[in-house]
Amino acid sequence: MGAAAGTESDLSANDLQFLRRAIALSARARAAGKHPFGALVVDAEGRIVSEAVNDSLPPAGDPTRHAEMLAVAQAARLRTPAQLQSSTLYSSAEPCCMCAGAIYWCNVGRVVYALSEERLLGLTGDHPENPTFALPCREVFAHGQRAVRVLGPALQDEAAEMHREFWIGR
Ligand SMILES: Nc1ccnc(=O)[nH]1
Repeated sequence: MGAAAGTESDLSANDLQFLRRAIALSARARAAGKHPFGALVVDAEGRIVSEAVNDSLPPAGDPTRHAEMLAVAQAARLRTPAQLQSSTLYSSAEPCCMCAGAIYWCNVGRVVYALSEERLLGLTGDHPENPTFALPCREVFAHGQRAVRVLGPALQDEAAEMHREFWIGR
Protein backbone atom coordinates (compact mmCIF):
# COMPACT_ATOMS: atom_id res chain seq x y z
CA MET A 1 0.00 0.00 0.00
CA GLY A 2 1.24 3.49 -0.80
CA ALA A 3 1.83 6.19 1.78
CA ALA A 4 -1.27 7.80 3.27
CA ALA A 5 -2.15 11.15 1.72
CA GLY A 6 -0.65 14.12 3.49
CA THR A 7 2.15 12.45 5.41
CA GLU A 8 5.88 13.13 5.56
CA SER A 9 6.59 11.08 2.46
CA ASP A 10 4.65 13.58 0.32
CA LEU A 11 6.72 16.52 1.52
CA SER A 12 9.66 17.74 -0.57
CA ALA A 13 13.02 18.51 1.03
CA ASN A 14 12.09 22.21 0.84
CA ASP A 15 8.74 21.53 2.52
CA LEU A 16 10.50 19.76 5.38
CA GLN A 17 12.99 22.59 5.75
CA PHE A 18 10.26 25.26 5.94
CA LEU A 19 8.13 23.14 8.27
CA ARG A 20 11.11 22.82 10.61
CA ARG A 21 11.44 26.60 10.46
CA ALA A 22 7.80 26.91 11.59
CA ILE A 23 8.57 24.57 14.51
CA ALA A 24 11.68 26.64 15.33
CA LEU A 25 9.45 29.74 15.41
CA SER A 26 7.15 27.96 17.87
CA ALA A 27 10.16 27.31 20.13
CA ARG A 28 11.12 30.97 19.88
CA ALA A 29 7.56 31.96 20.84
CA ARG A 30 7.68 29.75 23.91
CA ALA A 31 11.05 31.16 24.95
CA ALA A 32 9.51 34.66 24.69
CA GLY A 33 6.64 33.68 27.03
CA LYS A 34 4.09 33.24 24.25
CA HIS A 35 2.05 30.23 23.20
CA PRO A 36 4.28 27.83 21.21
CA PHE A 37 2.97 28.31 17.67
CA GLY A 38 4.84 29.54 14.59
CA ALA A 39 3.97 29.97 10.91
CA LEU A 40 5.42 31.34 7.69
CA VAL A 41 4.32 31.98 4.12
CA VAL A 42 6.70 31.01 1.31
CA ASP A 43 6.16 31.97 -2.34
CA ALA A 44 6.46 29.80 -5.45
CA GLU A 45 10.14 30.78 -5.80
CA GLY A 46 10.91 29.63 -2.27
CA ARG A 47 11.21 33.12 -0.82
CA ILE A 48 9.87 33.72 2.70
CA VAL A 49 7.09 36.33 2.46
CA SER A 50 6.14 36.55 6.15
CA GLU A 51 6.79 34.88 9.48
CA ALA A 52 4.85 35.06 12.72
CA VAL A 53 4.41 33.59 16.18
CA ASN A 54 1.31 33.43 18.34
CA ASP A 55 0.53 36.75 20.02
CA SER A 56 -2.74 35.90 21.74
CA LEU A 57 -1.83 36.85 25.30
CA PRO A 58 -2.79 40.14 26.97
CA PRO A 59 -1.97 42.91 27.39
CA ALA A 60 -0.15 43.31 24.05
CA GLY A 61 -1.94 40.61 22.08
CA ASP A 62 -5.48 39.40 21.57
CA PRO A 63 -7.00 35.94 21.15
CA THR A 64 -7.35 36.25 17.37
CA ARG A 65 -3.61 36.68 16.92
CA HIS A 66 -2.75 33.09 16.06
CA ALA A 67 0.54 32.59 14.23
CA GLU A 68 -1.18 31.51 11.00
CA MET A 69 -3.57 34.47 11.10
CA LEU A 70 -0.70 36.96 11.43
CA ALA A 71 1.42 35.28 8.75
CA VAL A 72 -1.30 35.21 6.06
CA ALA A 73 -2.58 38.72 6.88
CA GLN A 74 0.93 40.11 6.51
CA ALA A 75 1.48 38.14 3.29
CA ALA A 76 -1.76 39.56 1.85
CA ARG A 77 -0.35 43.07 2.29
CA LEU A 78 2.86 42.14 0.50
CA ARG A 79 1.71 40.00 -2.42
CA THR A 80 -1.12 39.79 -4.97
CA PRO A 81 -3.86 37.17 -4.68
CA ALA A 82 -2.37 35.42 -7.73
CA GLN A 83 1.02 35.23 -6.02
CA LEU A 84 -0.57 33.92 -2.84
CA GLN A 85 -2.44 31.25 -4.78
CA SER A 86 0.95 29.71 -5.60
CA SER A 87 2.32 30.25 -2.07
CA THR A 88 2.40 27.87 0.88
CA LEU A 89 1.64 28.46 4.55
CA TYR A 90 3.82 26.33 6.82
CA SER A 91 2.56 25.97 10.37
CA SER A 92 3.84 24.24 13.51
CA ALA A 93 0.25 23.13 14.15
CA GLU A 94 -2.84 22.53 12.03
CA PRO A 95 -4.71 25.79 11.39
CA CYS A 96 -7.87 26.14 13.48
CA CYS A 97 -11.17 27.00 11.79
CA MET A 98 -10.58 30.74 12.33
CA CYS A 99 -7.20 30.57 10.63
CA ALA A 100 -8.47 28.23 7.89
CA GLY A 101 -10.98 31.00 7.15
CA ALA A 102 -8.18 33.59 7.01
CA ILE A 103 -6.08 31.35 4.74
CA TYR A 104 -9.06 31.01 2.41
CA TRP A 105 -9.82 34.75 2.37
CA CYS A 106 -6.17 35.61 1.74
CA ASN A 107 -6.13 33.24 -1.26
CA VAL A 108 -3.21 31.16 -0.02
CA GLY A 109 -3.21 28.02 -2.16
CA ARG A 110 -1.43 25.45 -0.05
CA VAL A 111 -0.97 24.53 3.62
CA VAL A 112 1.65 22.27 5.23
CA TYR A 113 1.30 21.65 8.96
CA ALA A 114 3.12 19.65 11.64
CA LEU A 115 0.97 18.84 14.68
CA SER A 116 -2.61 17.74 13.98
CA GLU A 117 -5.38 19.62 15.73
CA GLU A 118 -6.45 16.32 17.26
CA ARG A 119 -3.03 15.79 18.84
CA LEU A 120 -2.92 19.43 19.94
CA LEU A 121 -6.29 18.92 21.63
CA GLY A 122 -4.73 16.03 23.54
CA LEU A 123 -1.97 18.37 24.72
CA THR A 124 -4.04 21.46 25.62
CA GLY A 125 -7.21 19.72 26.77
CA ASP A 126 -9.74 22.38 27.72
CA HIS A 127 -7.11 24.88 28.86
CA PRO A 128 -8.90 28.25 29.06
CA GLU A 129 -6.07 29.95 27.17
CA ASN A 130 -6.39 27.46 24.28
CA PRO A 131 -9.61 25.39 24.28
CA THR A 132 -8.67 23.67 21.01
CA PHE A 133 -11.36 23.00 18.42
CA ALA A 134 -12.00 19.55 16.96
CA LEU A 135 -12.58 20.67 13.38
CA PRO A 136 -9.95 19.64 10.80
CA CYS A 137 -8.90 22.44 8.44
CA ARG A 138 -9.63 20.18 5.45
CA GLU A 139 -13.25 20.16 6.54
CA VAL A 140 -13.40 23.97 6.58
CA PHE A 141 -11.71 24.22 3.16
CA ALA A 142 -14.09 21.64 1.71
CA HIS A 143 -16.89 24.18 2.11
CA GLY A 144 -15.14 26.94 0.16
CA GLN A 145 -15.38 27.81 -3.52
CA ARG A 146 -11.72 27.28 -4.33
CA ALA A 147 -9.37 24.45 -3.48
CA VAL A 148 -6.73 24.74 -0.78
CA ARG A 149 -4.24 21.87 -0.91
CA VAL A 150 -3.28 20.51 2.50
CA LEU A 151 -0.38 18.33 3.62
CA GLY A 152 -0.06 17.15 7.20
CA PRO A 153 0.40 16.06 9.84
CA ALA A 154 4.18 15.72 9.52
CA LEU A 155 7.08 15.96 12.01
CA GLN A 156 4.50 15.65 14.79
CA ASP A 157 6.93 14.58 17.50
CA GLU A 158 9.26 17.51 16.77
CA ALA A 159 6.35 19.93 16.97
CA ALA A 160 4.89 18.33 20.12
CA GLU A 161 8.23 18.80 21.87
CA MET A 162 7.63 22.58 21.99
CA HIS A 163 4.39 21.95 23.90
CA ARG A 164 5.95 19.62 26.47
CA GLU A 165 4.93 20.64 29.99
CA PHE A 166 3.56 23.91 28.63
CA TRP A 167 -0.18 23.50 29.14
CA ILE A 168 -0.28 21.36 32.28
CA GLY A 169 -0.44 23.48 35.43
CA ARG A 170 -0.27 26.73 33.51
N1 LIG B 1 -2.84 26.34 15.34
C1 LIG B 1 -2.80 27.26 16.34
C2 LIG B 1 -3.51 27.08 17.50
C3 LIG B 1 -3.44 28.05 18.48
N2 LIG B 1 -2.71 29.15 18.30
C4 LIG B 1 -2.01 29.34 17.17
O1 LIG B 1 -1.31 30.37 17.00
N3 LIG B 1 -2.06 28.38 16.19
